[in-house]
Amino acid sequence: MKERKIRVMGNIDPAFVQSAEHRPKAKVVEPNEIPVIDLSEVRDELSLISEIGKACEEWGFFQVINHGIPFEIGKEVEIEAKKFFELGLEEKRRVKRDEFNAMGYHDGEHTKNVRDWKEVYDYLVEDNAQVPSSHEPDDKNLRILTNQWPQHSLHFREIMEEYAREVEKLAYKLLGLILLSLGLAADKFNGCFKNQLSMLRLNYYPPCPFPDLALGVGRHKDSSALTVLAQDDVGGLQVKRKSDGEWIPVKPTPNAFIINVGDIVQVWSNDKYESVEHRVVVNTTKERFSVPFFFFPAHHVTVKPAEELVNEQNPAKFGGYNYGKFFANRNRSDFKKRDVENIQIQHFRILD
Ligand SMILES: O=C(O)CCC(=O)C(=O)O
Ligand SMILES: [Fe+2]
Repeated sequence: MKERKIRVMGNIDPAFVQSAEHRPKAKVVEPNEIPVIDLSEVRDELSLISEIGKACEEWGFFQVINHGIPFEIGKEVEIEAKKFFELGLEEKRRVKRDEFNAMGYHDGEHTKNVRDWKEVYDYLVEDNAQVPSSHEPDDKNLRILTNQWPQHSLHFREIMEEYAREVEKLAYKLLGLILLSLGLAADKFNGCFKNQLSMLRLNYYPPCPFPDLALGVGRHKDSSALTVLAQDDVGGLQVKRKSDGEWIPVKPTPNAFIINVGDIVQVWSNDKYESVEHRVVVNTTKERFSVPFFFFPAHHVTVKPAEELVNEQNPAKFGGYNYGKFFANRNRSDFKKRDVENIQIQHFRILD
């Protein structure tokens, strides 16, 4: 009743409203089908690699358990994230992101030009990373991205940096296993992550009076090599099932991480593993927290299919692209609605 009244009053900011085809449906109660993979040290490596390969091919998403990251660290990150988002807007805006420094707090992000129902705080794994000054192909200038730490608590920075180191280790391990499953050397692309642009994002989704009109994050694919996501027990993440395009919820699993193939692994694998669309639905009563780690290479890296996977029968499906320019191009749409679609790896696809 209350919700209806608000809607009649029409006070949802139209910037949040998804077009009818992208609004979440009320139903969706599906069993949890996303594979859960046990990373225990004692496992037989060949069976682990084949399980990971299968999950990447069929879903582009899987969860991992027994991953070696202590539960307490994740819990502390959640507590500190909560404290941060509870601060007053004025305090949070002291570490505000803008078009020049993409690190820090932001409450107006757009995905596919519709505003997301969320607040975020972003920080780099390696502080002071170089990125191109602009997306313009001929502009060779670089600039530096710098972390902005809030001043309300010293522990915030300590725990976020500790967590970043732990998740980075897990990301290297998972990338190695994914590459082995493609028949490539586990460390083939490790050099791409020297001076990496990897970042962590604290996502806060407040309760939303219009969960049928808005999304926490609109449908998108991650531009990372892979993403390692921690979520709390509320739920809301949905994955587009490859077999039929249905939106499938990822059920929160205690002390698990959700892993998804990003655009870069799609290109490296020459389309064998696809970067799958996902989105976040919100609800009227519960706030939700999640923390993705986006495993991004250095700005100078050219992303192109692995030469071992390309031959006459299976020609390269993508031309190479410069990761830094891609990053700069994507950041342009974070702050305002643009008239054109964001840059996608599809723009580098070689058409046959
Ligand atoms: O909050 C989530 O579960 C996922 C967020 C996400 O997909 C993203 O930030 O790229
Ligand atoms: Fe995502």
